[in-house]
Amino acid sequence: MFEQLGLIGCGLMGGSFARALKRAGLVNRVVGYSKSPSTTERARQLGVIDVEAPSALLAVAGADIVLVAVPVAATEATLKAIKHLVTPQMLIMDVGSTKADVVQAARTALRDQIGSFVPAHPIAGREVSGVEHSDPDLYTGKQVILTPTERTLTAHLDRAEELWTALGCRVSRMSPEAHDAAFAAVSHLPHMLAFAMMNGLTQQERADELLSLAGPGFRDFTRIAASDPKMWRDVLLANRDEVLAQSRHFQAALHQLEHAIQGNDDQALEDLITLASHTRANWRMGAQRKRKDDL
Ligand SMILES: NC(=O)c1ccc[n+]([C@@H]2O[C@H](COP(=O)([O-])OP(=O)(O)OC[C@H]3O[C@@H](n4cnc5c(N)ncnc54)[C@H](O)[C@@H]3O)[C@@H](O)[C@H]2O)c1
Ligand SMILES: O=C(O)C(=O)C[C@]1(C(=O)O)C=C[C@H](O)C=C1
Repeated sequence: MFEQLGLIGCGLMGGSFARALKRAGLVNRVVGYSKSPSTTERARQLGVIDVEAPSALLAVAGADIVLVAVPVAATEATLKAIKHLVTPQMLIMDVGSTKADVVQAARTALRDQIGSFVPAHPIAGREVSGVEHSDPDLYTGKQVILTPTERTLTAHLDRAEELWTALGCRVSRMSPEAHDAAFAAVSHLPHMLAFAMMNGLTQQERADELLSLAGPGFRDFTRIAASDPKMWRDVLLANRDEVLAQSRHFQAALHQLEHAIQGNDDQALEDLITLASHTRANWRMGAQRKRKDDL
């Protein structure tokens, strides 16, 4: 399907994409670039990329598909760096966790070339980063959200959808703004809460003892607190308004629980827990939304 992938950012997400594409026989050659030469070298040693490029621009030379898999705040500089070799035939995608800022970065950096750019967000990932953790199965069975710009060419959008579908993903389309509002609720806030949970504990005198006693519930609740600090700094700042709005919803829900506990209101407390328990027990990751006619 593609001759050459230019991979910029040979980490968890980029490395997993390259491995998935190769395994599916969808690309012949992968040319990679990461900011740190030792990372690019490691990616080649691991067979994730075939050729090391000395710059983002040279990673793109001769590519018919490009994946930008860098922290979201580095998107604009990366796209500016490759602009001169972007051709109308080239499909360019990203995997950033926020979309309004990425789309704005693409408008600024790519200008007339923006038709080639299909903003993408795979709803897949892990709390560990780096090419060593890349996994060709990372995307299998997951959702991918495409947030095309007003000038994204339909042919590229369709090719992007075909490609992710061929990797076993379920693809849907949203506006960048609707995407950021939704993922503030179901991804960005949960990470923020996991960080706060860990810090609330760590900042207590008996933190070591408490941590030594913690079991599976604590492990499951806090897994994502181990995620990459720079990546999440960028995400929370890029989507600050929506994240702060979701934080206020959370605080209101926390206050409801505190209020019921403080007032020893067993019925109110049970009702609040029942609501959460019922919703969570019936939730399935990636399940199709019920249409109004199905209700
Ligand atoms: N980790 C997740 O769970 C997850 C899930 C979905 C989307 N994302 C998004 O994927 C992107 C990459 O995240 P990751 O988890 O693969 O991180 P990672 O740290 O594993 O990989 C990022 C790579 O980009 C390189 N890099 C950083 N700045 C660069 C620059 N200016 N130019 C070239 N290379 C640069 C780093 O050296 C590293 O190799 C982020 O935008 C993130 O928001 C992450
Ligand atoms: O599984 C994890 O560790 C993740 O955090 C994955 C996760 C998520 O919040 O669901 C993280 C960031 C995203 O952009 C997409 C997926």
